[in-house]
Amino acid sequence: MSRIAILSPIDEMIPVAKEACRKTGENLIVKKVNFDEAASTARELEQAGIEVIISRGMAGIKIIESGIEIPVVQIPITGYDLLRTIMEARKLGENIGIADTPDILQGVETIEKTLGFTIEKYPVHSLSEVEAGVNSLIGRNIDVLIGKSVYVSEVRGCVQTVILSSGIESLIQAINEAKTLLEVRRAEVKRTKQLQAILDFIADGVMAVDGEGTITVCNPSARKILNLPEDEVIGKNIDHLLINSRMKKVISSGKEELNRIQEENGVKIIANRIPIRHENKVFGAVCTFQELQKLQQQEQEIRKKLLHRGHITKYELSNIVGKSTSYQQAIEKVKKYSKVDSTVLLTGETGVGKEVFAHLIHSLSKRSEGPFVAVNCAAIPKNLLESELFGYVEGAFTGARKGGKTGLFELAHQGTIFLDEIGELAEPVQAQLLRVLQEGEVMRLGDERVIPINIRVIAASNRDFDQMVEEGKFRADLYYRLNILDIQIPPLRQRVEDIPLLCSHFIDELLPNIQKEMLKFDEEAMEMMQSYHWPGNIRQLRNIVERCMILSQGKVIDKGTVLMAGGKDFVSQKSQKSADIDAPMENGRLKEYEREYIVEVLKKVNGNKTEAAKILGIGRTTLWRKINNQ
Ligand SMILES: Nc1ncnc2c1ncn2[C@@H]1O[C@H](COP(=O)(O)OP(=O)(O)OP(=O)(O)O)[C@@H](O)[C@H]1O
Repeated sequence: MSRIAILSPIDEMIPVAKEACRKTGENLIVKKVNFDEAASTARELEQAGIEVIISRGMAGIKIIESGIEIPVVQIPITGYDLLRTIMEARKLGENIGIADTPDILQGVETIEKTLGFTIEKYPVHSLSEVEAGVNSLIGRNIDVLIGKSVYVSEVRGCVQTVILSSGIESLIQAINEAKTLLEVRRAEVKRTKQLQAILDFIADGVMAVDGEGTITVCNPSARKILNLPEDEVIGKNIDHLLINSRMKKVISSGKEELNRIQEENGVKIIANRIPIRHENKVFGAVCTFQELQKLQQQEQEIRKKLLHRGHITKYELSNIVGKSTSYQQAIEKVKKYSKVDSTVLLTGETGVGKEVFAHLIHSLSKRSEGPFVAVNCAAIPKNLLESELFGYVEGAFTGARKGGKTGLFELAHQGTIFLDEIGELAEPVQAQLLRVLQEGEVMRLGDERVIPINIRVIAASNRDFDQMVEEGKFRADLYYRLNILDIQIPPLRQRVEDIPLLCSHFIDELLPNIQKEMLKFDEEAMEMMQSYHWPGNIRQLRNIVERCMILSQGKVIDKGTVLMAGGKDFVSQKSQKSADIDAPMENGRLKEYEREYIVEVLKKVNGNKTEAAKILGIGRTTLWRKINNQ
């Protein structure tokens, strides 16, 4: 069905319109309408799916004024139409008068000059002036009145009349214009639908206002994020709806506002606002925004996926070995402290399991689903630590990565950050850490924005804080802020009863990699293990157990294997302990153990003496001497 309709108030125009359709090859709806029903007929056609209406003169004006939404094309009166009508009138009488709109009268003036006679003219601006115009012309003794059908109907009978109407060319012109409009309209509808689909689909809230702040666009996400009622947004002034919209500010300043964090209707959002310009004039503004909490959750998910390896807990209560009272007391503290969110300070010698405790606190806490970020403050170069912890924005310093970098504090959002070797922090970083703990927000290097974060801090150190504070090397206020809850992990030498348990735990753990049958320490060997002072604590114990497992000949790990595995530290400890008793024999046996150990190590490194000396912790000359029994 055709989407264009021609509505004519003049009977005579119907056949002309039909002929124009035939000539253009269009099968349009052609209808005769009275002036009074022009608007209602047009509306009915609009509802029936007509997309463009072609009409004439006052009927066309009435349709446009009725508020119809589809476009209306007015059939023009061309110069040719005027000439044809004047010639027709001239056949009826000498004195011709015309009452019409000023643009038509201008056309008449041009024709008068060509024809060589004058025509009485009366300009009409609206329907109400028609009667006065016609009367004025009659008063000037005209023989023939030219006018549009509505004017002419006023005087039929008084003077002769000729209706000024459009010819076929004008109709063809109108049909072509209507066809172009139809195409433009369809392209526009398509674009609008596309835009609508985008606005309906995107998760970001989008709102736009005109120059006065009246809301013209508000997508479903915007309504959802800000809890706005569905029907009461469009057409409202934004300031009546939102207290902090800042849209008028953007319109008046003409300046964009990007990444602004604010609260609106009780919801924290991050918003971008830009002015809408046309021909250097600002005529509105558009704002896109996201809910901060959601954004952070999404970031969290991505971070988890990207950084899975480093940011999850590895330990649970079930893999923790230690039955001694002092150790169990520490574990009890872990269980209690994991129930709250306060900062914990873990102290203890190297290798006692401070990181293990931090993992445990996290995995037992309500943050266990969030990330666990472990940072060894001593392992990161001092000049990089600040940017690693707090992140930076693009261009913050020479060499800053494009796009900036997320700091470790941000990465730990909703989870726990474990700051190992906290005693190594430089003073400026200490000050910043204090701010994070007090305010719950970080600021990337080179940035002015603060980023709210929700983290739990667990710090650890094997240094004496009281002394560091006293010497001014560690801020007292930071120390007190960190040390809200404290756990001291006892060194291994103070809980020797845990050593057998730990040994069999590590044997079970390491056996699959070593490909040997079940192994265990014999009594003498275990005694030796328990009498050692373990400066490297559990970490060192695990290493020695592994070495013993590799070096042992049969299913049992004996004293000799322990000595071999322990290397010179064990040997010197043993020799010191046994210096008084049975010295010559013990020294001879020790030398033997030492040689066996050296041979074993050499085998492992395929005879490479430099490598063996490195593993044994002695120089190449000493190694040569020992091999040659000197
Ligand atoms: N109770 C335990 N049961 C089993 N293994 C443990 C236990 N405690 C610690 N370990 C193991 O001991 C090693 C050292 O632990 P961890 O790294 O936690 O010590 P640390 O005190 O943080 O050391 P450092 O001070 O050098 O950073 C790790 O391999 C860990 O798996």
